[in-house]
This record gives sequence, structure tokens and C-alpha cells, in this order.
Amino acid sequence: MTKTPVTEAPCQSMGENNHSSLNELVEPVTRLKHQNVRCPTVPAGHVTGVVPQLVVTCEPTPSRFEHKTTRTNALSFCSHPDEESVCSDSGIGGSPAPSLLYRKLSNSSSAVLSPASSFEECDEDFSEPCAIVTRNSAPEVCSESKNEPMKPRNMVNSSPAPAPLRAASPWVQVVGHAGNFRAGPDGKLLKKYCESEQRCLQKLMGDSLRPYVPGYYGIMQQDHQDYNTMDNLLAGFDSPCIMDCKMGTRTYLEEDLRKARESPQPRKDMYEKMVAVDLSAPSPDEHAQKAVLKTRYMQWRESLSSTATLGFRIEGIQKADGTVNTNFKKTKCKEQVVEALQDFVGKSIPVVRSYQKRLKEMRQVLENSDFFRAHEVVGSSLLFIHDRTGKAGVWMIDFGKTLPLPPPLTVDHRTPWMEGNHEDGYLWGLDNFIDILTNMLLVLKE
Ligand SMILES: Nc1ncnc2c1ncn2[C@@H]1O[C@H](COP(=O)(O)OP(=O)(O)OP(=O)(O)O)[C@@H](O)[C@H]1O
Ligand SMILES: O=P(O)(O)O[C@@H]1[C@H](O)[C@H](O)[C@@H](OP(=O)(O)O)[C@H](OP(=O)(O)O)[C@H]1O
Repeated sequence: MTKTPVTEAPCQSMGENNHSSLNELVEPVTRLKHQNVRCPTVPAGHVTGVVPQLVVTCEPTPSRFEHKTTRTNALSFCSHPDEESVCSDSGIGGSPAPSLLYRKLSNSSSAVLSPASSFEECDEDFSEPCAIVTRNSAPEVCSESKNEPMKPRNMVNSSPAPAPLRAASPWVQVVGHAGNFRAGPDGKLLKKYCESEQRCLQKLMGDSLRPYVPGYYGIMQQDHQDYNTMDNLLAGFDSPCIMDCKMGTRTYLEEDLRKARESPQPRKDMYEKMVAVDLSAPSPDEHAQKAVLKTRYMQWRESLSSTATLGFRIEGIQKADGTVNTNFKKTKCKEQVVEALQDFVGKSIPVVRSYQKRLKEMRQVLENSDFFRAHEVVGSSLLFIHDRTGKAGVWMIDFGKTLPLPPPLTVDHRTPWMEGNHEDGYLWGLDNFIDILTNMLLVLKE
């Protein structure tokens, strides 16, 4: 079997890579047949429907910011406490913990956590060789040499100072699809393979945005499933507080709208999620069918939350003590968002200042990024992480619905969306986020 080189994510200022366990390589063509692109599946029992008009409401909701918290369930596994990890510019240093923590997530951010017994456990011995392969290799960023990570062009290194990481750092998934992640070798994180995400991560390794995304190391196969291998951003943090914020004013692709028109597939699960929050939300037709289209459900989620009004929404927060709150579906007006953010940062001025600084830097880089202007960035999140030592960082994650625009089309990420212009409101949301943090600082200093 022909072997292809492992993709080395660029590791600026981090010393040498050590991918000793990633030495078994598989020919890309052979492995294409194993592709398992995660695409939203349509559950049984669908009925047909029409694509509704976009409805955006901007009035603040009277509902209070609710605090339903859940204590994180934890499992320890895959511990290699004696191994030194590979370099990473995603970590910020700190105390490595010898275990990985997994919390079982539901498919819905509103659902109750499942028992720990249903967690996906990892029992691999990563001292054994693992298969890793890259597709659509980008020669300008992939180094052939394991020990000479290549620096991408236009590198802007404004990441917080990285520190050596241990092989296995604690990891928790705050929100997102259950079962999408597992532990990888050398403390890396494996996310179920998604072709569009892989393409983005690979391109991002050569973009000025590189310091603002997890390092990407190619595709790895485990148990006949392909995974994208990336840095665990939690590495180096000590009992971190984590927040996932979904960016942009639109959470579905233009392509999804087209598909919904051509072949509408109303979903019963989304109807159920909708009525669980607001019985009066579905239309009479939708009630009759007991199903709603995904685009309609996503639009409803946007207008219910701050996505429509602020261009971002809080998806979930995990505090240092392990408590998790994913009950932000109705966190819509600025005051509610500020209340949630203040709770997240523990009213710490240095933490807010760090986040504000990082977001301002990120905005500047985003405004000049070749990747960013040429992609519709939908459903992507900012992952905020800080800990009691004062370390704080923010990274862009989740590029499953980030698509290249048909050339020569570009977007500025601030112009309001109209079907066809592919605008996503990402930078408008970031502007609002920065303004909110700036105001928070003023209030906290009073
Ligand atoms: N590189 C990373 N390092 C650390 N944690 C991560 C990383 N990537 C993702 N996570 C964790 O996993 C969660 C879900 O990530 P992500 O949004 O990529 O998953 P998803 O299943 O695609 O989500 P969605 O349901 O929005 O499509 C994040 O909120 C975060 O807690
Ligand atoms: O947060 P909620 O209310 O549970 O809604 C989910 C959320 O919007 C996810 O982002 C979306 O996945 P994608 O971003 O990947 O589309 C998922 O669609 P899905 O059920 O089709 O996976 C929705 O069910």
C-alpha cells in the first residue's frame, strides 16, 4: 500500500512535533470508500411541506435568563500521563490532567443529559500505530518532515503563549452532536469526518486565521470510521470554564433552502423540539403534520435567540466546577446575554479584557483573511476557554457548514443576508460581541 505523509499542522513557537504513534499511513484513494460524511439525516415518517418565509422578530423577549444547570458526568480513560505531547499552538499551557472527560450529549441542546453509562468510551491503546491519511492535500502547508512543521504564509501569531502539553488532556464536549468526537493519539481530538470541514481546516492551516483555529493533522481511521484529527483546545487549561457561541445571523445554508424547496422533508423531531419550547410556535399546517422543515426550525431558533438580533448566540456553558448550562434557546436580548456572560466570566475584569483583546485581534485578521472572504461561514462557533489561573483564549470551531463561494463572489460578513448574496452576518455578530464585552468592562470597573 502506498503511504502518504501525515499532515503536520503548523506549530509556530512550539518546538518539535512528535507523532510517533501516527506512523501507519493509508493510501487516500483506498480510504475514500470509507468516507462517512456526517450530513443531517432525515428521520422516518417525514411528510411534505412548503418552505416558509424567513420570519425575524427583534423585540426583546420577556422571558428571564434561565439557569438550569447539570453537573458534568465524567469518565476517565485513555490516559498516557507520562508521554509528552506534540506541539500545539492551540494550547495555552497549564496543568495537564491525566484523564479525559466525556459527557454524553443529546442530539438536542435542550434535552436532558443521558446517563454516564451511555458515554462513548475510548479503550484504544494509542501506543499502537494508527492509520492517518490526508486527502486534498495542500502542499503549501504540509510538511514532509515530521520534525519540521511548516509555517503557513501570512502567519499572524497572536495566540496566547503555548506551553508543552501532555499526551492526554481533559476534554469535554459542551454542545453539538452526540458521538461526534473521540480521543485521539498524543492528546489530539478526533471529530467524525466531514468533507467540507476537512477542506476548511486544511485551507485554514495556510491562512492568516491559523492561530484562531485548532491545529489540523489530517484524517485518521478508527473502527472503520474516518475522523478529522485536531488539537484539543482545552489542553493546558486547568479546570476550564468553556463557552460555545454560534456565530452569524443565519444557521442554515442557502443550499439547504434550495434543497428544502426542491424536496421538502418536514421533520417530526424538530416539530417536537419546537413544541417543547413553545406550543404555539408551529403553524396550523405544521401542527397538523406534526413536522416542520429544518430550515423553518432553524429560522425559528434564530428568531427565538440572539442570533437574529445580535448575530451570535450562546449555545452552552460549562463552569469550572463541571456544571453545564445549555438552556439558552430563549436568551435573546442584550441584557440576557450580558447576564449569561457575566456568570460565565465570574465578573472577572482580566478575563473579560483578555476575551475582548482576543476578539479584536481576531476581527482584524478575519477582515483580511483570504479564506474568510471566500467562504459562507454558517453554524460555526467561537469556543471561549479560561481558567482560574487567568489563561483565556478564543478559537473558531465547527466548519461543517462552511462552504467556498462560487468565484468570484466574496462576502463581507456584515451586509444583511438576502438569498443569493451568501452573507452570514459573522462579523456583525463579532462587532456586537466586542461591544458587549467593552460595555461589560465599563460596568465592572465602576
Ligand atoms: N478542537 C476542540 N477542542 C476542544 N473542544 C472542542 C473542539 N472542537 C469541539 N469541541 C467541543 O465540542 C463541542 C461541539 O463542537 P462542534 O460544534 O465542532 O460539534 P458539532 O457536533 O459539529 O456541533 P453542531 O451540532 O453545532 O453541528 C464544542 O462546544 C466544544 O465543547
Ligand atoms: O440546537 P438544536 O435546537 O437541538 O438544533 C440543532 C442545531 O441547530 C444544530 O446546529 C443542527 O445541526 P447542523 O448545524 O449540523 O445542521 C441540528 O440539525 P440536525 O438535527 O439536522 O443535525 C439541529 O437539530
